[in-house]
Amino acid sequence: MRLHRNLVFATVDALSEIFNEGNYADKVIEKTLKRDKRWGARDRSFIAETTYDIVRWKRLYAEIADVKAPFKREDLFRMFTVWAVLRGIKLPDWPQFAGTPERRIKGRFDELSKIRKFRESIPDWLDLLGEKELGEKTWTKEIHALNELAPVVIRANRLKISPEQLSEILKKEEIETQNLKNYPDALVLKERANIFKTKAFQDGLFEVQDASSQRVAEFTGVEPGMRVVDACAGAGGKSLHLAALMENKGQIIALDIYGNKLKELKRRAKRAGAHNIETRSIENNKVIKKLYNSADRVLIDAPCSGLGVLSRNPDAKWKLQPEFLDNIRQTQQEILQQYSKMLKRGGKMVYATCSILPSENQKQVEFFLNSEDGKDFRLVKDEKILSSDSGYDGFYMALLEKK
Ligand SMILES: C[S@@+](CC[C@H](N)C(=O)[O-])C[C@H]1O[C@@H](n2cnc3c(N)ncnc32)[C@H](O)[C@@H]1O
Repeated sequence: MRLHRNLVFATVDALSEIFNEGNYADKVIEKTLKRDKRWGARDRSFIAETTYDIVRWKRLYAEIADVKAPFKREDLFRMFTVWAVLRGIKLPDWPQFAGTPERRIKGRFDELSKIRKFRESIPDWLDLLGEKELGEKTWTKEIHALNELAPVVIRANRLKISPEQLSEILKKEEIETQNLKNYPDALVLKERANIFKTKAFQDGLFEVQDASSQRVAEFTGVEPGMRVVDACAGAGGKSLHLAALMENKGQIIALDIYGNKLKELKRRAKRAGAHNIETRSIENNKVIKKLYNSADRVLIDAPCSGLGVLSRNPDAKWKLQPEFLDNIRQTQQEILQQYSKMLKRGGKMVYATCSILPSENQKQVEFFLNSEDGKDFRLVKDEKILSSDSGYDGFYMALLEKK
């Protein structure tokens, strides 16, 4: 691989914004890629993948490069140099790379790789927490898996097409996919590509959705004609899947505290041809109260630490704080207590997170079942999906029935 000056500089600029200004990696990359219209697909993927890589390995690379936050421009170049040397990329004779101690970089890498928090590049508190919650063996495996690059998985929109037909259509757009056993609507891309540009995407034939995430809507056991509340619907990844499983029949009420996310949901629903979704912004508790005892199914895709999706969002390792986790656990329990009231007798509720921590998952369900509001519920089944077992995102889902 040959390094191109403008691409490397763009990457370093992006890193500065992410690390020093605290901006979100995905937003910064999106903005950076708009900087030069002449960049082709390869150039763009170099910037995106290299930036994500260095975000993922920030702690390890900073330690090897012997630099500390806030990072000066030369510090970021040193981190970039570590990235390049560890990948065996030949360094050009630019002043930024003069005197690079290649052997020392490799030696430090070998040394630090013996210590998990450096090898997996994670903050101390997170390493301690992961081990405390999952045990040494599972955490070591899991954090390793969560540092792998996530495959691109899409969900065929059965309102418009089957996965087999979709695969054929994408092939014509030079995108090769393959089926995933046990995930009936999923296709995985054989090679990374910008699939948002395809006509198939613009026509609403699929959504990008990880394989584990595709299990959540199915877990609710929805059927056409039901009344379903998607209580933390966000931009609607699961609502759209629910609509497809319900064959557009019945009613989905998509709630969220953020109206702008629901706006995006509406746009996506239109593209997908999902006609049975109504959005309601939770401005006050009346919105929830109005729905008490009315739903056949309630999906709580709860706000969480996002620790199960680190491979897709490595930035979260640095943004997440212990206090946020304490608050989010409290919110999760409040949501369970409050939103469970929207279910009818005999109705079912799914509590799901994209976290791998028992304290956000099974412990929350246990606490709920032992509370006053939970005494009318029974746990039908639950599923803990670890990334190290499944090869996809870490997730948790519990199915509860209102007696
Ligand atoms: C995991 S995300 C949902 C993702 C979405 N279901 C999807 O599949 O695309 C959690 C969502 O919960 C929302 N949220 C946070 N607090 C909430 C609350 N008290 N009530 C309802 N939604 C809430 C967030 O805005 C966020 O969109």
